[in-house]
Amino acid sequence: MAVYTHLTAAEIAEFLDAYDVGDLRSAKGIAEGVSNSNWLIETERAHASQRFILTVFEARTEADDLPYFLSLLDHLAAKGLPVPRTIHTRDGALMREARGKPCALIEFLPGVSVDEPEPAQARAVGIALADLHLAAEDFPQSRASSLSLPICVQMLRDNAAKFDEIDPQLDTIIPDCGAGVLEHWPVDLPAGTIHSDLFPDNVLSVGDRVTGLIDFYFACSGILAYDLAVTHAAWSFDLADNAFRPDVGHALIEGYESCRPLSDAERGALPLLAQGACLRFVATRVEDWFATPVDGLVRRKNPMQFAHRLAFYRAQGEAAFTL
Ligand SMILES: Nc1ncnc2c1ncn2[C@@H]1O[C@H](COP(=O)(O)OP(=O)(O)O)[C@@H](O)[C@H]1O
Ligand SMILES: N[C@@H](CCOP(=O)(O)O)C(=O)O
Repeated sequence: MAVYTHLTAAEIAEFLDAYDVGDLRSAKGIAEGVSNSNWLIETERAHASQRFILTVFEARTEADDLPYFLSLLDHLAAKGLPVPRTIHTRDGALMREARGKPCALIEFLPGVSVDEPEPAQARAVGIALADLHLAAEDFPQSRASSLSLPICVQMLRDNAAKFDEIDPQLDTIIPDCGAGVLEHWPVDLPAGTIHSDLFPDNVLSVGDRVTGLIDFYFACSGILAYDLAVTHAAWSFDLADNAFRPDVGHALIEGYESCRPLSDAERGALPLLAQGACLRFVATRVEDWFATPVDGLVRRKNPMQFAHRLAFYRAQGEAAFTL
């Protein structure tokens, strides 16, 4: 998340007029994340203050997909998962426009995102991910991923000529832009509704307790073990030096399996699924590297962080998933 669309206080107040949330008291842009523009909103009603998140959906979030995302949030919230409910307007609408872009007002959840997760926190996230998969089993809608592996391989091919502008090692790590992973991609593993971006900055915690799962704007229909591989690749490496944390990775998987045991086929596919997950994040970070506007309140994310993680999974294979 970031702030690309700089709404004025008057525009935010006008936007909130359609909601029964009181009067605007403050609005602060949130720098974390890179996909959408987000604001921390505080309102006042009957001398009581409330906080919300106002999201302005930017280019990477398909406007036509918003009913899917927001309905999924409502489905999971109704099942008791710690996800933000969508605030509906007085007329019952899930979204409104501001500055010509689709926007939503969502529930503010307590908790902080951890930068250096410990095993106990990773285990709790594994449990939360399994709960999400199980709670979404009866979610009636489906959505194809807009960042499937074939799409990401093509994104990398489209930018391959500029890899050296990022890091000379990038071409060495992915000389085929991921074609080899795509060639062996599994097709018959259990599938369902997945988050597909459950990074530490998309999980809110109070101590070891997960208090918020957010940023469902890459959610789609997909391989359940792929979602676990995404989360493993995002959580199991130190922020400072990208060093692998086997204790954290093991706790994540153990937490997940305590609620939803993996089949032998799913467990055996994790090394390849993790490479595919890393390719997806290298692809979008490479594209963002060359596309991030200079006036956005945003911190570009380094593609090499996941290029090196991809090389790790390729070298380690199943050893990356055994303690
Ligand atoms: N519902 C929420 N409750 C509390 N904080 C939130 C909520 N949604 C987003 N945030 C804050 O905004 C940050 C980025 O939000 P995120 O949805 O990840 O943005 P993006 O879509 O750009 O990735 C989070 O790390 C968190 O600090
Ligand atoms: N989490 C991914 C994709 C960007 O996600 P966002 O939540 O920051 O929009 C990454 O880190 O590349």
